[in-house]
Amino acid sequence: MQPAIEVKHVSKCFGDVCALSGIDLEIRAGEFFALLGPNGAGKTTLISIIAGLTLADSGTVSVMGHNVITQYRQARQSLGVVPQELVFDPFFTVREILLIQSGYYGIKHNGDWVDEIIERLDLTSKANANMRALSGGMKRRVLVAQALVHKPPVIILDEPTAGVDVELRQSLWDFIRQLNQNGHTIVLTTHYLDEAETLCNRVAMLKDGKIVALDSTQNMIGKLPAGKSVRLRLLPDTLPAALHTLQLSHTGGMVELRIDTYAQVELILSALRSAHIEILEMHLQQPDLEDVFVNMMRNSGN
Ligand SMILES: Nc1ncnc2c1ncn2[C@@H]1O[C@H](COP(=O)(O)OP(=O)(O)OP(=O)(O)O)[C@@H](O)[C@H]1O
Repeated sequence: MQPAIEVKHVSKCFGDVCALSGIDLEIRAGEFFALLGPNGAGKTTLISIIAGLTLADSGTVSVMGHNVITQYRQARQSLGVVPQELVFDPFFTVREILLIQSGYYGIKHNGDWVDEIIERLDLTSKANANMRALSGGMKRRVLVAQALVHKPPVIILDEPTAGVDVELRQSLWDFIRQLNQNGHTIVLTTHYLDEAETLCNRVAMLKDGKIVALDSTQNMIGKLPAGKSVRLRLLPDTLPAALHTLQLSHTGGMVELRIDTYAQVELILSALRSAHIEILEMHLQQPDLEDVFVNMMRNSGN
């Protein structure tokens, strides 16, 4: 199947700063894909090149098979980008902005779809409000709406939930998830790694303009050397001999035991019961995408 986005050997430098160095990336149609990396890793530069707004020094990019330079119009029709920066013309209302945006894509009579997006993004009460009267979170919803006016098959969201309250974040993700289920390819950059872990089926991690990890979310977490563990505060603060081989650490009154399967927790509880040791506190620890991220950023030298 034709990839939604194909990035081949893309490099981009700004003077001495190389924002991207030889990026190769294929995002499949229908994926919910996360592009992660610390500040300055090159995520926004890559998005800007995919959107045809920044020229790469070398390499090629296509969206739904359309080269973003030589077939700019088709590529642009296939893509909706929710940018990180909140930039608007303050003199228009929400609805006007969305109709004007439709006009940029040559779409007339887009009122029904615009009203549907407005409703789905909980903007109905603000549809006729001036952009300058909107809060930051509301403006971000309008940015999402703007990216959707032409029903693009591929949607890129650059930190869409920065500065957004919990309720909107949930409703925004419900909407985006539904778009993905309806066949839209979604690419997301975020610093909220729990969001990426919950939503995305594949992840690329960028560091200093290079891809340092690319895999399914589950594989990435599964490959981590540190596995599951259970942390316990015990009374008395001592461990039965049978559990010594599992001990990873014992500091500040907390003992940490390595477990390979959750069934082992039952054995640990039973050993503690037999030794008349009371459990005051218990936490199950399992690696997550944040552990992968920290591990990759620490260990992938350039
Ligand atoms: N127009 C520009 N002129 C000069 N340097 C730039 C320009 N755009 C980006 N850079 C530099 O390129 C590097 C990558 O920046 P980019 O904005 O792509 O990172 P990012 O991963 O999106 O970061 P963040 O998470 O902070 O948004 C940084 O060192 C940045 O300073």
